[in-house]
Amino acid sequence: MSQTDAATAPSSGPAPDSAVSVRNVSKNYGPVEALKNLSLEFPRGELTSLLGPSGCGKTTLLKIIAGLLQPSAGEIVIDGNTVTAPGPDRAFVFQDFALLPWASVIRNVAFGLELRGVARSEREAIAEKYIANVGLSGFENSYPHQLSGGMRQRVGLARALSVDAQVLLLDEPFSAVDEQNRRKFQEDLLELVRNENKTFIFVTHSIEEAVYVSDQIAILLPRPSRVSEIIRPSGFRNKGIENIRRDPEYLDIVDEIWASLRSYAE
Ligand SMILES: Nc1ncnc2c1ncn2[C@@H]1O[C@H](COP(=O)(O)OP(=O)(O)OP(=O)(O)O)[C@@H](O)[C@H]1O
Repeated sequence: MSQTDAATAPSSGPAPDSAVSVRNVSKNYGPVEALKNLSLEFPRGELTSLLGPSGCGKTTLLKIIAGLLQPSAGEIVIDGNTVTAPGPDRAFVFQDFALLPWASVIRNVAFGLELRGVARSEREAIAEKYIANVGLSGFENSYPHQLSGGMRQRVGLARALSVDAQVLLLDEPFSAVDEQNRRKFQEDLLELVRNENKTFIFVTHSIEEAVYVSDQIAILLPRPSRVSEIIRPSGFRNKGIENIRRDPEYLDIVDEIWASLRSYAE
């Protein structure tokens, strides 16, 4: 399997191209040890997926990076600063999109900017741009209940993009949409990673999805979780998105990850 030691946390200081460093992080919920001494580097401008058995602590790690949860031990370092709380450098796309049901699409997308005190005309111009980028032009004045699950998901993504955070945290953002939309989003996500130069941290249950969208995949062990391996799919990245799913390297990596994870399947 194509592993690289460079992607695991060094004992002193982050790798030069690392946007987020997870250093020796443990998290206990009372007697439950969710994460144990977990270290991981997230390269800047790349998409890293967290993949592992159900309940291994993927969402816990994402929330600790977001500053929504405190680690029991260890630290998260972003650009030299230890994370202590949520901050404007990170935006979270929740599993259920967390949209405001009473607000229009444009207000939902602009909401993060509204909270930051950005003037209405400016925030609506920014929101318009990202609404267009995620393919929702024409739906600015619709309300969440008027949209399909896939469209609501795009609103959540546009909101996260519009605050211009350097780190985007996505917790299974495609889990609530049908297979066709899911594939379209995966293609769109690859485009966004290429065009936005942000660091994406992506939780998924799908091996195929992780291999399709990721520059780096961190396989987590069952609870108490640590990183068992780092995989960097690379050979098929520039062969065109329509060719990835039948590329031999893609298929081999999917098989190899399944071989690693199958013993944990329920
Ligand atoms: N607030 C909490 N209190 C107690 N235990 C919790 C809490 N949140 C999570 N846990 C436990 O911590 C472990 C890790 O949970 P987490 O949701 O981070 O895993 P996950 O890998 O994201 O799970 P899944 O793949 O099923 O979404 C699980 O055993 C879970 O039951």
